Order: sequence, then structure tokens, then C-alpha cells
Amino acid sequence: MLRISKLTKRYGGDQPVLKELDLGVSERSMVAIIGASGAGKSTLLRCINRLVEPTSGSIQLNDTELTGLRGRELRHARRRIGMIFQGFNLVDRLTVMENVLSGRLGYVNFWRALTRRFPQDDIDHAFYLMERAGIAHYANKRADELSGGERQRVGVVRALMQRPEILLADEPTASLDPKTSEQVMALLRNLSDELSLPVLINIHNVHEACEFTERIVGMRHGRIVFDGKPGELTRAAQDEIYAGAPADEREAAKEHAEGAVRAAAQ
Ligand SMILES: Nc1ncnc2c1ncn2[C@@H]1O[C@H](COP(=O)(O)OP(=O)(O)OP(=O)(O)O)[C@@H](O)[C@H]1O
Repeated sequence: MLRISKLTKRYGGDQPVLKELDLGVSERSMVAIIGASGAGKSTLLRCINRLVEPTSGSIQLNDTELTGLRGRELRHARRRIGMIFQGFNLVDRLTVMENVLSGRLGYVNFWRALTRRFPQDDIDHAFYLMERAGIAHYANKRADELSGGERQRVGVVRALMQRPEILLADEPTASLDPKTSEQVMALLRNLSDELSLPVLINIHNVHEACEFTERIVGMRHGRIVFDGKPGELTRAAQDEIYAGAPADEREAAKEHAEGAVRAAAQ
């Protein structure tokens, strides 16, 4: 369970980017965060894994207060939070297996990590997850020989190797073509169900958000202005989320959402 209360983030002396934001995410749920560019979606995810320092408020992950953690405690807390990035963040010259096992680096001791001697249990788990993600046959391929969709599958498996308590995905499909993007979303959906893992996805594609998640959180200017099921994302709700956004962004989001809301309501 993730419980965020009154989270505020201010960069420098500017207006806060997150304004006393409250959000709870329970186990086994996949939640999409949507909103116009600059609404604060990435900042929210980055506050959770403390890549960005919250200004005030509370972030609790299963009884651990994440704000205020330092040093070793912070490193340990970060192991419990899996992160998936838009740009995959793989090490190109390493193989798929090596990239995947790097998800365990925070757990194995220094010498094992240096000599890449991971416990058999880690190797078995890596193969299990790679099979699930359809990339086991690429285990010995270099990461830079893979397509974008395959690379993101490696990113997903690497994050899961941490055996995280929550998965945060920051625009995980933004660099992928529509078909591949849907496949990666379906993989996240299935793994979330199978592993009872809460997944928080920052996503621009409202259609995919509605199709693959059961809860949509709409942000505007650092606040949550919508929190509901895909079928409840009415035109009025979309107007509120995207009010003031550039016209092209607003229209693109609405275009995506119309069909998705109809489909979700059926
Ligand atoms: N490191 C930083 N220093 C100063 N301002 C920042 C920093 N990171 C983000 N911001 C500002 O905070 C606001 C919210 O940015 P954020 O990236 O969280 O929004 P977003 O909703 O994820 O946008 P996008 O969809 O374009 O990625 C923006 O105005 C941005 O310029």
C-alpha cells in the first residue's frame, strides 16, 4: 500500500509543482496518471523514489515513511521500488541477462556483484521473468541489438528482479510504436495481476490508460482533479484535466479518450 498525504514539491523559490497532494494506491492495482505537460506527473513519481526531494508531506510505503530517509535506509527503501523509464536505461554493451541481473545489485554483496556471481535463485528468477516477458531467448544478446519493445521488456524484468513492493513507470511506452506500446502495457497489466503488484504509470496516451488500467488519476497544476474508473472519464472531466493546456495536446488527449471511454463503459 502506498499512501501519500499533503505532498508538496517546490523547485527553488517558484510556485509549488505539487500542492498538498493526497493519493492512496492499494495492492494489485494498476493506476494511470494523466495530465497536460508540466502538470507534475514525473515530479510525483520522482518524489516517491526520492530522485526528487519532497518539500513537505508524507509518503508511506507499507508502513515505511519514505520522506526523510537518508544513506543506507534510503538505499534499502529504493530497492523496494521498481522503476521503469521511457528511455529504458539499459547498459548497451551488456547482455540481456546481465542487464536483468543488475536489478539484484542492491542485494548481493560487493564481491559477488564484482565477479557477477549471482545466487542460483536470482538466475532462476531471471529466467522465469524473462520467459514471462518473452525475452528468454535473447538472454545472451547484447542490449543494443534489441528493438525498442524488447528493450523495454528488459527494463520491466530488471525492475521486477528487485522483487519490488511497487512499480513506478514514467512514460514507459512513449518511445514505442502503437502496437509495441500496447504489448508492453498488456505485459505490465498481466504482471501486476500475477504478482499482486501495485503499478503507477505516468502516461500521455489516454486511450492506453483507459484500456489497460482500472483507475485514472488526472492531474492539473500539481493537484489531482480526477480520480475514477476509465468509464467515468467524461468530457467534463477531461476538460478539467486539460484546461489551459495547449490546444493540440488537449485535442489529442480528447480524441484518444472518447473511444476509450465508450469502450470502457460497454
Ligand atoms: N529539476 C527541476 N527544476 C526546476 N523545475 C522543474 C524541475 N523538474 C521539473 N520542473 C518543473 O516542474 C513542473 C512539472 O514538471 P513535471 O516534469 O513533473 O511535469 P509532467 O506532468 O511530468 O510533464 P511532462 O508530461 O511534460 O513530462 C514543470 O513546470 C517543470 O518545468
